[in-house]
Amino acid sequence: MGKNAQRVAVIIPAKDEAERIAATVRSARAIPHVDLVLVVDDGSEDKTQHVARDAGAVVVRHSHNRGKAAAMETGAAVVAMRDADGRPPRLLLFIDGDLGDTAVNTAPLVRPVREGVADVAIALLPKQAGAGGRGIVVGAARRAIESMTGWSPTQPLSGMRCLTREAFEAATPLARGWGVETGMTIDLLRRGYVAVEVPCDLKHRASANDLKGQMHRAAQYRDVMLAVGARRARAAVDGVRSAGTGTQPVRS
Ligand SMILES: O=c1ccn([C@@H]2O[C@H](COP(=O)(O)OP(=O)(O)O[C@H]3O[C@H](CO)[C@@H](O)[C@H](O)[C@H]3O)[C@@H](O)[C@H]2O)c(=O)[nH]1
Ligand SMILES: O=C(O)[C@H](O)COP(=O)(O)O
Repeated sequence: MGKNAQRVAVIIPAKDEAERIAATVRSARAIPHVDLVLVVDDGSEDKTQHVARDAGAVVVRHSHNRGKAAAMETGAAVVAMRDADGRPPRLLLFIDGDLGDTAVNTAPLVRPVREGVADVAIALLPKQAGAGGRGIVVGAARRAIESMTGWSPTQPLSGMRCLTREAFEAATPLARGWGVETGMTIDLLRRGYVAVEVPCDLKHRASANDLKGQMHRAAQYRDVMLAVGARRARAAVDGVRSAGTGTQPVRS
């Protein structure tokens, strides 16, 4: 790899992932151009941090649970501290901690971003065994993104995504919790960044149709709606401001 070749940091937000994090870390280390695998232990109550470290990850930890978006921001900040002077900042590849051996199959997300074809590449997952979703949260997120940006993503909640440092900074502060992907996609597209969806052969622990799964979906729905509401309000304020100054608002 040349001195200036662009490297990739894998960032894994992880809460209680002790069972799967070792396989996920090992698999992520095999992705071409990756020279840093960082696990952000988001206040786990199990041994996630120790297992991840033993598998070869750099590990940082929130002392209490702060949600996935906060773990992503922590991860990106730690990577920035490790980016070397005189080299381009690393691309950021966010993946979930429960991908296990399939984590390496996020590799196709790197190429379009590294080659400048897209600013963010988002994984399209195959149908997951045991998944119990009815498409309610997914549909709400998709419609909100489409109405605010014109783009209709197939899997708007997919958190496996590779992006440039510049795009990541443009998307901060991130929407909280489970609203992070929806908020990020809206913010990036409205600022002119380019997103692509790329099929990746991934397996994760899909939520079933039991009480736990439905509670999880309720939390996802709440966070997605909060993220969208905040962005609609901001767009409305921008519209009023630009009307006052005679400039054109971004259309939503
Ligand atoms: O408080 C938390 C909860 C979860 N996680 C981690 O976040 C990732 C995703 O969580 P998971 O429980 O696997 O959620 P899913 O419902 O399976 O997630 C889907 O939907 C989410 C959006 O709602 C996306 O963030 C995910 O990428 C996507 O796989 C995992 O690594 C978790 O360990 C945290 O870091 N902090
Ligand atoms: O299981 C899922 O795909 C997510 O939790 C979203 O739920 P949904 O399918 O009801 O939108």
